[in-house]
Amino acid sequence: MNTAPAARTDLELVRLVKDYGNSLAVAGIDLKIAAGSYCCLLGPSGCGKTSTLRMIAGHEDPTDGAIVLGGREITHLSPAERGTAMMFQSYALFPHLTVLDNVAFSARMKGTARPERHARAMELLKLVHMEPYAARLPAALSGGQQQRVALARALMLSPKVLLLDEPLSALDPFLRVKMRAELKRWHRELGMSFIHVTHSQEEAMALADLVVVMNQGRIEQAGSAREVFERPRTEFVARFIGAHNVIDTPAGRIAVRTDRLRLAEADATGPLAQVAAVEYQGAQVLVHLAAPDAGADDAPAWTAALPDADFHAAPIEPGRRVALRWQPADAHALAA
Ligand SMILES: Nc1ncnc2c1ncn2[C@@H]1O[C@H](COP(=O)(O)OP(=O)(O)OP(=O)(O)O)[C@@H](O)[C@H]1O
Repeated sequence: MNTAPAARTDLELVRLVKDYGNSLAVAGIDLKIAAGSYCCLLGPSGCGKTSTLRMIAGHEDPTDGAIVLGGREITHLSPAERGTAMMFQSYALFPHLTVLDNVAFSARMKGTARPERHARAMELLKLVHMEPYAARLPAALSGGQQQRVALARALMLSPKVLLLDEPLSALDPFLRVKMRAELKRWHRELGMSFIHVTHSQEEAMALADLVVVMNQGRIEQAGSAREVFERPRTEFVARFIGAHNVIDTPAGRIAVRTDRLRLAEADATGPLAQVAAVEYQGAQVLVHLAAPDAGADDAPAWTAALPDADFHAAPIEPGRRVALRWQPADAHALAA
């Protein structure tokens, strides 16, 4: 019986910094990603998520800090030596090589004999349901099929961590949702960690066990999708995740989910607002609210997403003054 402890392949970033000289892309981040996690690095353009991924992949040299995979420091190892593999966008397939040769490419570079590398490449094509297309050129495949080949090619390196840089951004919305389900299935079947960079909060919520929200080279919050959505730590997270109101109260700044905000007759208690617009959305009605002192051109400050039945029982017209209400448990204090 094999009693050796299972090799842990947790990935750890320790005070990781990337300074390009004119911009501090990653400002010293600490992060631990447990083996087998699906982690999404989420944030707006320029927040440092791609630089972080590229440092993990070994395509960018960190200015400072360390990267540790399964207890082994890999900070300065070459991409092929570190136990990670990057799944590039589908358009990075070699156009002149067949699907099979694309997948087998890294093994060919390593000097693996042809029958062996083709057998392994076929196995991986089977995994991604692309075996029947082995002899085709990439140009004769759909976007989703190319994406599957790109995945098989990355897996040829038997990585412990698979890195994905905006893998769904080139796909149309329908295919994007379909591929999202496939990514989730592959992750389950392969059991390795996936680290996926995205600027879409919807994508991160749908996929990740660990959502890491980045802003200006720092981590604003790292936690499960539910934790991040239900208890945003900062104003930045509340606004970036969306579906939250940021409200100033005498006790400080708080976040309240749009579906937890309720409207009452304007009176002396609670913040006041003016209904700016009403948007019917079927199951719910969005009531956009302006601060009472807002100018005509200011964007609405808050939104209440009311269940349709509640709204229709007591419809509210634009221009009406209302008071904002919420349950104490629905108010989340935001860190400054
Ligand atoms: N090679 C480089 N040289 C100089 N500055 C860079 C380089 N790569 C990125 N930067 C800068 O570092 C910052 C972070 O960039 P990075 O690509 O990591 O962000 P990102 O969150 O992935 O953005 P995006 O979603 O737009 O790719 C940006 O200000 C960017 O301009």
